This record gives sequence, C-alpha cells and structure tokens, in this order.
Amino acid sequence: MTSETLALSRAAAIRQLQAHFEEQKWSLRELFATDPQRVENFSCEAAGIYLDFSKNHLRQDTLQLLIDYAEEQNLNSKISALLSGASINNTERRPALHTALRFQGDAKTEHERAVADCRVQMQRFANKVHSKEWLGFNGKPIRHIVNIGIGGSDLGPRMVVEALTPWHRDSIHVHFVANIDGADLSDTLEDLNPEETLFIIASKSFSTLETRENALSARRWILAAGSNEKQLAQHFVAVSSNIVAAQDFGITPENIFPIWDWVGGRYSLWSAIGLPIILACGYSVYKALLAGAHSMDNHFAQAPLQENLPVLLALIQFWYRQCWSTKSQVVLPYAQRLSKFPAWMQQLDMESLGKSVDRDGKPLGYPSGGVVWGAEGTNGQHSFHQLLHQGTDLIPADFIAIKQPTSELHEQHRWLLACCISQSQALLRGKSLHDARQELEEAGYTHREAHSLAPHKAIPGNRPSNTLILEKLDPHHLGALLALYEHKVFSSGCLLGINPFDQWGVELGKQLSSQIYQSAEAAIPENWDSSTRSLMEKLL
Ligand SMILES: O=P(O)(O)OC[C@H]1O[C@H](O)[C@H](O)[C@@H](O)[C@@H]1O
Repeated sequence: MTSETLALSRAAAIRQLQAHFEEQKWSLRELFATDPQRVENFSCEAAGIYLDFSKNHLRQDTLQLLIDYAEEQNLNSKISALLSGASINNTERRPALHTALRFQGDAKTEHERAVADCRVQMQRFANKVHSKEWLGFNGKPIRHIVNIGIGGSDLGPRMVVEALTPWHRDSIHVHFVANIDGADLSDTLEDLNPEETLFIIASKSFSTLETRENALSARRWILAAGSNEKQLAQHFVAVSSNIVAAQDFGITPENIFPIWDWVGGRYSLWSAIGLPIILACGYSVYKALLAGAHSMDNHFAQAPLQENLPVLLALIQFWYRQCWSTKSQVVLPYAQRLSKFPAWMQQLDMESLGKSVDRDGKPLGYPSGGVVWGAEGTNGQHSFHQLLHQGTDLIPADFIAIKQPTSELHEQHRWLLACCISQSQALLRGKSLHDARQELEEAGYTHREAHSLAPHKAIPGNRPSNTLILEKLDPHHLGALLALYEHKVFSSGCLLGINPFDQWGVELGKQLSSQIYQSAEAAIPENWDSSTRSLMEKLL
C-alpha cells in the first residue's frame, strides 16, 4: 500500500471506530456481568509480564476492529522493518536499532559486533573501578560516580539504578546530574571528595548545553582540588557518538565509549549510556536487564497482534485517544523504586508521539500523542487520584504491580498490593448517588442532608485501566517492562502514521535560549515581543 492509501485507510478506520464508539451502550460493570470469562479473554502474558486489560471499554468486536486497523496499517511488516534495521526513521534517514543493543549469543551483524566490542570495553572499565585498580589523581580508589547527562542520557540509567537498589555494590555510589541549574551539580558534589570521584560525561551529541556546562564546572572542581590537566583522564570518561568533541574536552580515546546514530537518545539506556548501571550493580545485572528486554523483543517480533502485549497497549491507547477524546494517560507503578519510571515514560512517549504531521509531512487531522504523567503508588492516592475518580476528564491508567515483596516488610507489601487493586476497582465501580445517599444516612445525616451531600460523594466509575504484574522487580523483569513500553510507543507511532524517532520540536527553544543569552549582553532586538524583552530586562 502506498503512503497515501495508508493515510486514507487511517482516516476511514478512525471514522469506523468512532461510529462503533457512538453505538456503544455498555458500561464496564455490564461487560464484567455479562462475560464470566472476561479476565481470561482480555489478558495476556509474555516475558514474565502479565497484562490484565479487561477493565477497558472493549468488547471482542472493538478489539477486532482495532486489530483489523493494525493489519491495514501493515503493523506486522513495520515491526519486522524495525527489528531488521530498515531505515525506519525516515526523516533522519537511519534505522532505530536499539534492539541490537540487547542481542544475546554470538554477534552476527555489523551492529552487533560493534555492540559486543563496546560491552567488552565497559566490562573492563567497570572491573578496574570495582577492583580499585582505577585510581584518582591522588592514588585513591574511586568511590563516587557522577553521571552528567540529560534527557535520554539521564532518565533511563537514573531510573534503572534506583529500581535495582538491592543490587547496588557497597563500594560505589552513583549520582546523577542533569539540570543546568548549578544547584544540581553543587548539591551533588557537596559531600563528595574530588580525589575519589569519577565523572561520566554522557551525551550522544556532546553538544548539549546543560551537559557541556556541568562538565566544564566538574572539570574546574577536579582541577581546583589539585589535579593537573593530565590527571583529569583519571576522573573523566565519556559516552558519545561525537568522539572528536569528547577528545577536545580532554577525554582520552580509550575512555570514550561509543554510541551510534542508530540509537535514539530515549532508547539508549541499553548502550554505553547504561554504564552507570554496570558501575552501580555490576556487569551481570546489566546483562540480565538486556536479556529481559531481549525476551520482550522476541515476543514483539513473534506474537500474533491479538496476543502481542506492546501492540495491545498501543491499540488501547489509540482507541481512547481517537474515540474517547482522552487528553492524557497516567502511569502508576506501585513500587517505590519505580518512582522515576513515569519521567522516563514521559520522554519515551511524548518525544516520540508529540507530532502533528504524518511520515510524509502531511497534517494529521486527528490527535497524536497525549500527555503522559504519573507517580509511584500509593503516594498519588493522597493527591491527584481525586481527579482520576471524580474529575471531568477520563484518564486511562496503567497500574504496575510487583508480586514479590521489594523489602523485608512483607505485611506492608500486602497493603501496597491491596491499595493497587482497590484503585482500579474503584475506578471501575464508582459509587452511585443512591449508595452515596444511603452511606450518609447510615452515618447519621438527615435525609435532607444526605440528599444534598450525595452528589459530592458519588463517583462516576466506569473508568478504564490496565494492570501489569511483574513477578519480581529484578533486572530481567525490569528489562522486559521497559522494552514493552518502547515497543508500545513504536506501535503507537505506526498506528498514527508518524515517525516516532525524531524530536525536532525541542530545537527551537534551544536556539532561542542561546540567542537570548547572547542578546542579554548586547542590545535586545526591537522586533521581539514585549513580554520576552521585559522578562530579559528583569532577569538577565
Ligand atoms: O545525549 P545528548 O546528545 O546530550 O542529548 C540529550 C537529549 O537532548 C535532546 O534535547 C533531546 O530532546 C533528547 O532526546 C536527548 O536525549
């Protein structure tokens, strides 16, 4: 099918789905009441992750319409194109081969051989640090690693290092600095000894403002502590595809870990951008993470669309966004150690799907990616869940539960899981006006008072959610979970007909910030809007 035919079929399929939506009269409670097998019919398991998607506004015919649409959009062949290294990132004319970063067994392709070499380089380096063979300028072993990077060069490894806390080595502490706000770096360095600190300058482009400025400040901090220029090599390594810029910064070639243009920033934690994970937890943990992701890659490649976890999640998102006009989706990991997961998801989903034109540059004419947000449970229950339950917007939720306790406090874990289950049940069931009235009367309110208060207490319910269950929060399951969402976002991009691999929308702000920074020293251009000019006068 040509791209024009695909675009026409997209528009027609969306209209058909909308017609199906208009006809639907069922409530979630009715769907459960009329189908005793609903959970069996609307759940799947793969790579150690169980997905219950029964609490969604889906009947078999809805799902079939969605699957038909995915087939019409050639989703299967697009998945094959992604995994085989076709130039799927059409605007930047390159493949998106993050799956090659987690290959298992012997390296077969050119990409895998490059990855294998890099893995050896990382392992050797980590061994030297862990065995205390790698010394700082004063002959002291390294105890602190500070990763300086932002966006994809920060969010993934930061989230994984926190998620895998039980695997941390006692001898090494890993820290992350991202923000251009100097408080981020200075607060982090406050209690560190420069003699025992090593910086990873993580930047695919090696030209990102925040990373450059933080790296320069870190360099001055090490020099001020007594290191000479030559000894800086003992305190700085880099991960970059811009080898020349990293060398110009003063990093010796053997301490530069490569990343390639076929690895997108938000998909890069599996590359040398994941070096902090190896330093914090050891190489075997990193390997298990890759293996978990690889098992999800295999599932994504092989499972039929109707049993394919990433595809199902993408279809559900598509259904709500196109037909239910949802504006956002919330991700709720019920695990303290996954507190940074929503931030990682935000970059993954919003940088990928926040587009207004299709792969050919034509206006979409239908909504693309929405807002992704969330926080770890149970904390959100005591703040924003109010809006999920009683607000006017329908916000589909993904709950992520971990079956095995993540601490010694097993009783608390049972409470955590009970809270997680109760939230999706409350979203589904709601509370009728009648029940709210009765509850109030039972609590001693007069009939009249109960009548007037009940609308405030009633909860609409009928609100959808997915629940994902991981057996354990270990490297393998975590790897599978992250790959699941990566492939979900890719599938969403295919369903929307957009290229999810570029992010040129972020460039304008960067260009303007340097113009503003420079103009503040000279005259502010007169043709700039008065608000910008006034803010510059007040602030700069
Ligand atoms: O790794 P870097 O080249 O420093 O890029 C870091 C980040 O900056 C950019 O602004 C992009 O929006 C991100 O996708 C990227 O991950």
